[in-house]
Amino acid sequence: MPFDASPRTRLTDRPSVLPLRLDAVALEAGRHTLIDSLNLELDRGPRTIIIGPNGAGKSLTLRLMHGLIKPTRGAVTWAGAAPGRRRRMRQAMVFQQPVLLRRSVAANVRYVLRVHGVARAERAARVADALERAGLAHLARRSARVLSGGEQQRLAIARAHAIQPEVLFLDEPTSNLDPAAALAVERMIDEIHAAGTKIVMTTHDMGQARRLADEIVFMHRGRLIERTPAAAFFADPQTQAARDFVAGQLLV
Ligand SMILES: Nc1ncnc2c1ncn2[C@@H]1O[C@H](COP(=O)(O)OP(=O)(O)OP(=O)(O)O)[C@@H](O)[C@H]1O
Repeated sequence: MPFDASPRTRLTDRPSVLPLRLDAVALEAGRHTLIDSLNLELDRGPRTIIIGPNGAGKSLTLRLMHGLIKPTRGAVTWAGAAPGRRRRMRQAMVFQQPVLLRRSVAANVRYVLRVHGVARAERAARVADALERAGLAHLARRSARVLSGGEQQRLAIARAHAIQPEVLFLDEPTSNLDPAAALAVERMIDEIHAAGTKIVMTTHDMGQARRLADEIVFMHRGRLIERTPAAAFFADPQTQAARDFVAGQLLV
């Protein structure tokens, strides 16, 4: 049920972050180049899935996009502007290990709504809606810390969705989950995308990448090797590294 929020609490009134651009972005640590000359522009629409072998730089790329870390060279811009607090409020990020407050399930969602300026009178309905979507309504009063891994991740995603982000980053959100729990998370991601949120996600699960991706960004050794519509990527990758990766032969 869409909320008919008052102008004061319209979460979507903040400045846009799209298109999100990385221009010649590099990240160095000592003599090591972790991310190398990355150019990428993301706009609303397609679900972008970033794949590549361990250590390719997928997580770092998400963190650079979200403004959690700064590049040592190049620039990250959100709708033409440097990353800043107000624009960051239009984004949410979900990690492999859900980061939850030591409070009840409902209080976890209520907290982010408060931080995002949603009026107290609206919060209860929004919390109920978020938990309903996540299939967690019956656990609303339980401590978030005692939930199963799948329930915790659904809560983390429901909490992210509750703030109606323009962009949702997900860093291997199902890697600790069994197949049924992973599918429940995928359904939520689909719903969030259908509601208009841009999805940018990393995964190691090729089945999941095939199910969810509209486009694939393939990374290897800190570089963007190719960016291709998903169907074309899996049918006929453009580069040898991507072909080897899809065939399961490229491990590092
Ligand atoms: N703070 C840091 N200092 C030095 N090296 C780092 C730091 N953070 C990450 N790295 C290195 O940067 C490389 C890329 O890391 P990143 O976590 O982005 O890889 P990834 O593609 O997400 O890998 P995985 O699939 O294993 O999660 C790795 O070799 C990692 O060891």
